[in-house]
Amino acid sequence: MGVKLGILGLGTVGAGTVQLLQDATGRHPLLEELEIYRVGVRSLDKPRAVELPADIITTDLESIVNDPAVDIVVEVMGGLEPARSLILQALKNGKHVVTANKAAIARFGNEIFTTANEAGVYVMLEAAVGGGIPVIQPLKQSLSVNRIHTVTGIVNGTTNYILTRMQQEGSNFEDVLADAQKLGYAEADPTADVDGLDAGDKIAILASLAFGGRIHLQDVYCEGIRQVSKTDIAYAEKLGFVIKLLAIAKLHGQDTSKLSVRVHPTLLPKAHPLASINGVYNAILVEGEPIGQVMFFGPGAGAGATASAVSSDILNLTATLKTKTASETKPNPLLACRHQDYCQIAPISELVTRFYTRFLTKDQSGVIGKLGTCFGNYGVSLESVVQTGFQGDLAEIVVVTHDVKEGDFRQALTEIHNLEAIDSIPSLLRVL
Ligand SMILES: NC(=O)C1=CN([C@@H]2O[C@H](COP(=O)(O)OP(=O)(O)OC[C@H]3O[C@@H](n4cnc5c(N)ncnc54)[C@H](OP(=O)(O)O)[C@@H]3O)[C@@H](O)[C@H]2O)C=CC1
Ligand SMILES: N[C@@H](CC=O)C(=O)O
Ligand code: NA
Repeated sequence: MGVKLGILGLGTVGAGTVQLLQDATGRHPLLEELEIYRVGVRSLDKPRAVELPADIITTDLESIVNDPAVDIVVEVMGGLEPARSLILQALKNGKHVVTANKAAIARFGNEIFTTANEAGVYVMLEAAVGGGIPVIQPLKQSLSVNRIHTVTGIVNGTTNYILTRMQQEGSNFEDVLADAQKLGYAEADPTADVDGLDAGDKIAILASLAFGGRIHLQDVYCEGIRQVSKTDIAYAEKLGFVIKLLAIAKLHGQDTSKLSVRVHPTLLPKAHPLASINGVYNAILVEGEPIGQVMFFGPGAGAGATASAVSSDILNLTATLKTKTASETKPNPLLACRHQDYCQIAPISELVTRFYTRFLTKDQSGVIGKLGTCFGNYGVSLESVVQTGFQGDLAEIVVVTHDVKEGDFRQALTEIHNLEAIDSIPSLLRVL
């Protein structure tokens, strides 16, 4: 008997998935077992990228998750509600769920996975992080015997696409964002991409898998790319760096009971493995013991790539359904969520990192000395100080520090702000 799919959403990812499932030749033979049984949308009048019988498309999404014939619900509609309620209802009805919705999982993962465990069904989310890149399954299965200490990723395709074009073509932020939206990379509301929140959702999910605990999303520090200017990209280039929006989850120094989980634009040395990841591509570098370093690379957004991840989850569940025996009641621990407790996250003020800062100062003698004194008062040691140019009649000074505790660095900056010679501090970026 075929496995019946109820698909919620027929936009970029939904249509991409239908297209892939309708074109099964040369792919895994289990795809032949699948039936696109019902599809839920918001509007019946929209032109669609795929052809489906009109009678399987509905705007009544609840009827899909409550339909006893549906085996797997594929949630590719996005947003928080009604996605959350529909996922929970599907699980309570004993249906497995595949979702690409990192926003819902990062916020409601606790109740979603608890409900799934109680119902003895699975929630699969390969598409939710890194688009088409297999990274969820590898963390849950292939790498699960490792003690992981750091996960560093470029996990938002839209912002990587924008930063790459700003860097390579000197393009303007707004124009490139419009292109990312046309290409189907950006979220319905692109502020989630641009302000680092989408990457925040994704690193919360990766941290949970890598470090074996749930994550309170409000503990994840998020900064987006709005403040990254062409000037900073050019300075970074001269200093031997590229600027990337990094999502980082790592053990907090020697204190293995705490994590640091954060998203921010970062100056990355050009030789770093993530520095050459450009355009819509994503990459996730996982470091642990005994594996050392392993990096996952591929397209992080877009219809086909994301459909590949969604369909692989559907296939995994299909195999589970096909091989399940009547006496089998225990969940597969490599597919189910096993986390109960929350990880402790250190505040950003405790982070130890290097900083890049650009100052605009009055063109007076002794300004660099005053900066050095203020930094010295808070134990901030400087790796380089460069005064290359002027903006109008203001001198531009760029400073890169050695490792310093963020709280101490911020205190020094407050003192510097009050110096008569300082006009403004247009940029402050962390350096890996
Ligand atoms: N785009 C990408 O590259 C990636 C997206 N994702 C995630 O996949 C999910 C879907 O994204 P994407 O395909 O880009 O989104 P789209 O906006 O392109 O598609 C959303 C689809 O869901 C339907 N929908 C949304 N809300 C409702 C509702 N309240 N009732 C009925 N139908 C609804 C829409 O219907 P209608 O068409 O009628 O408006 C549309 O078909 C999101 O969670 C996103 O974060 C994950 C990885 C990559
Ligand atoms: N908007 C997201 C889509 C994939 O998750 C991105 O740009 O990465
Ligand atoms: Na993925």
